[in-house]
Amino acid sequence: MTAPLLIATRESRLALWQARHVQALLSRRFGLAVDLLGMTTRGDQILDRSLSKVGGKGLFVKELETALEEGRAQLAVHSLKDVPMTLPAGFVLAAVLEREDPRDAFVSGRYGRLEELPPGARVGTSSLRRVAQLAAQRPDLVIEPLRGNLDTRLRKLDEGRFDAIVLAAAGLMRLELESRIRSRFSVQAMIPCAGQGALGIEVREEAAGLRARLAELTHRPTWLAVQAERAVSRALGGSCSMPLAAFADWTPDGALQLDVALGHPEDTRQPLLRARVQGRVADDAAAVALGDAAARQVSEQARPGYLPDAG
Ligand SMILES: NCc1[nH]cc(CCC(=O)O)c1CC(=O)O
Repeated sequence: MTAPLLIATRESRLALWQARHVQALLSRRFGLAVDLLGMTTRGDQILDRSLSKVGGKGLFVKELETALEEGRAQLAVHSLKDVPMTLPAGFVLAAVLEREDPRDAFVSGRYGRLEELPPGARVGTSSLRRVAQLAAQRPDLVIEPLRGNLDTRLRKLDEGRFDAIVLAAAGLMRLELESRIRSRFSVQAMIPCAGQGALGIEVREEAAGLRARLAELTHRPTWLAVQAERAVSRALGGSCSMPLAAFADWTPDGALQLDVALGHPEDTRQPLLRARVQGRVADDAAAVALGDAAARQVSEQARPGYLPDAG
């Protein structure tokens, strides 16, 4: 009898849903016995400060990697957008599942969409990327930070602290909270962040057998799209302290189109810098080249202050 595989997972409802989703997939596809190893990460414990100020999204991933390193678990399942652009040595992204809805959702009690909000309305959101794009469309809004897991964020809305909040549609759908979505932003009006809506499975590089199996779960069109998106973040020195949006999708004739927007990290009155590139992409190298091309277009427009290094 072989010991069951273990998935290291955070214990938020969303993380557990995602881990169970992969657990069921591995059992269905390969007949594998898989258990979950629940863990609390430093990122989960920090609720009072903006994540970008205390070390970024990597906080959610690091403890899971330690569990893999110590052999307490073999897989880690992540919302791909929370996975740092470069994994530490010894770890690989072994699979990316087919992307679900990549859009951002508008959630509100009274209002159906952004355009319906009265002047000066209070909007809660957790990411600089959303702040930059909301402010570009509606400079009158009072946009305030909103953190915590999805249930916490909805509660803060329900308590009346905001007129509306903006969050990822995929997370709400996974937790059967889709009924809370009043409308979805188009991916042009609110460009998603790299990897939004996709799940990634991380393993140790040396786990060759497991990697081969997981590779079969990869959805190739999603994989290539997120490689392009992640290349943009990597090229621009991306971290979650940057208001950076990058979204790639396939056109009807089979090209990959990549849209990027970069806001000023401190001053939302500064213009959003945009790039759109398109190309035929058949492998990782071409996806990364597309991402690099978009990043170059953006950095050429960037006056001092937009990017980490002077530029
Ligand atoms: N940053 C937290 C996070 N990580 C993944 C999701 C949602 C699911 C996804 O985008 O894949 C969310 C919630 C949100 O941003 O509103």
